[in-house]
Amino acid sequence: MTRHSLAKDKIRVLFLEGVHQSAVEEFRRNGYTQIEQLKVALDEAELIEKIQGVHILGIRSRTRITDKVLAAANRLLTIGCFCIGTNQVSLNTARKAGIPVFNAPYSNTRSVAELVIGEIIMLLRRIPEKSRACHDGAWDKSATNSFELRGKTLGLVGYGHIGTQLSVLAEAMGMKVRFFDIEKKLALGNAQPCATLEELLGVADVVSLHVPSTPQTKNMFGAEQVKAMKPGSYLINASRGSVVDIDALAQGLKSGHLLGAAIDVFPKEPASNGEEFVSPLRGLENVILTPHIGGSTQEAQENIGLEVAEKLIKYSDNGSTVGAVNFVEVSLPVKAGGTRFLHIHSNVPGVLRKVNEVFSQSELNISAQYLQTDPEVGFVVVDVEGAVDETAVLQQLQEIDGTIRVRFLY
Ligand SMILES: NC(=O)c1ccc[n+]([C@@H]2O[C@H](COP(=O)([O-])OP(=O)(O)OC[C@H]3O[C@@H](n4cnc5c(N)ncnc54)[C@H](O)[C@@H]3O)[C@@H](O)[C@H]2O)c1
Ligand SMILES: O=C(O)[C@H](O)COP(=O)(O)O
Repeated sequence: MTRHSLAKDKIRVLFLEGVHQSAVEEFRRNGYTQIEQLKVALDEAELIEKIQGVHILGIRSRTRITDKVLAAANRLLTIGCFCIGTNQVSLNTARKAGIPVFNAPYSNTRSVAELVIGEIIMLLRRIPEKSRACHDGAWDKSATNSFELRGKTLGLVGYGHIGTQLSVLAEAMGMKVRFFDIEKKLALGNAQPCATLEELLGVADVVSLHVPSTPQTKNMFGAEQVKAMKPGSYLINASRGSVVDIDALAQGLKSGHLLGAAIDVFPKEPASNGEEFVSPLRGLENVILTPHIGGSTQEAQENIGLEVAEKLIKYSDNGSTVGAVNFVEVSLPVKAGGTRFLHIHSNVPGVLRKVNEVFSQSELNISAQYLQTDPEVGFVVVDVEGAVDETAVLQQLQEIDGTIRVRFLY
């Protein structure tokens, strides 16, 4: 069995926001014992305190990993986002601090797509208000403003993992599909691209948003876009709360221009269950409001737990950064025997030469070397053979100008 420099029972793992048990089990299976689980997200001040001494941090979409949190993280090796979105992490700062961030880009996409299909049917049949009326003892049988989805046009904004799955499901149910994406995308089935968002808004009966949170998508859907939607159409947002100007949407619904909406994500979401949810959409007719549960199914959470845990463990045990969203990707074989060092440095000329000098001056034979760089950060993994004075090598590597962090792995 490989002897790791830092014994696994010394590596502290902290999971926030109810990360699924599958992640905990995967860590335990791999020999990690110091695992703390919290159900809640922590705010910046709480996290600054809690992160001291933590080596591996697991979060979901609610915990903000700010520059201040990263500055306080005195032992942090890596972060796992047990979700798709990574906009909650200050990725650039983490990268420059030599902290790879991993996520699960696929595991909950089907859950979101299924929810949206269900919502389209519910909205087109005005089920939210009919159900509410029945619960209140009213009997309001009417076909007014109730429609089949067959033959209607679904407009997808963002044709990535979720958008494309929706495309296939919606077509199977008889919808026409149009999409708008800033990247050129392969159209599945009979789906047709739109050249602009405006074009899409002019033809879609239901618009569903599936873009990431970026500076470009911030408030990309405001009063102008609501107005450009077809009269009597519907808006669905299960992407990020920053994408839609919620006041403009409320106005569009109150005026009757839109016949309904299903919103899962909000500009301001309660930090924990139990905190009041405040939104101008509350109480509006034919509006489905859900508490950011697009990806919250048992299947998705279990798969995400496993997927992200595997990536974190691979990095911690082996140095592999495959799947990192903010870091150069290095895929590494697990070596039986030998010694492995990781050196993360500023990408300036001469660092690699100095790294190699450390090994040659110590008369150590380098059996393999893996290097990847981005314009600012370089990551080199060095496998050496023979008897090694790890402490001396580590110290010399640390002294090289431009070194961000060094690890002796095993
Ligand atoms: N509600 C939830 O619980 C939940 C669950 C999973 C994902 N999400 C959100 O959904 C988003 C989409 O997920 P995905 O897996 O489909 O991501 P993805 O990266 O596979 O696809 C996003 C697509 O949006 C496109 N895009 C980016 N900026 C755009 C713009 N300005 N205009 C048009 N298109 C643009 C990209 O080119 C890409 O094709 C995630 O980033 C995440 O924030 C929410
Ligand atoms: O980014 C995501 O995958 C979704 O927003 C889901 O996030 P959650 O795990 O916090 O529900």
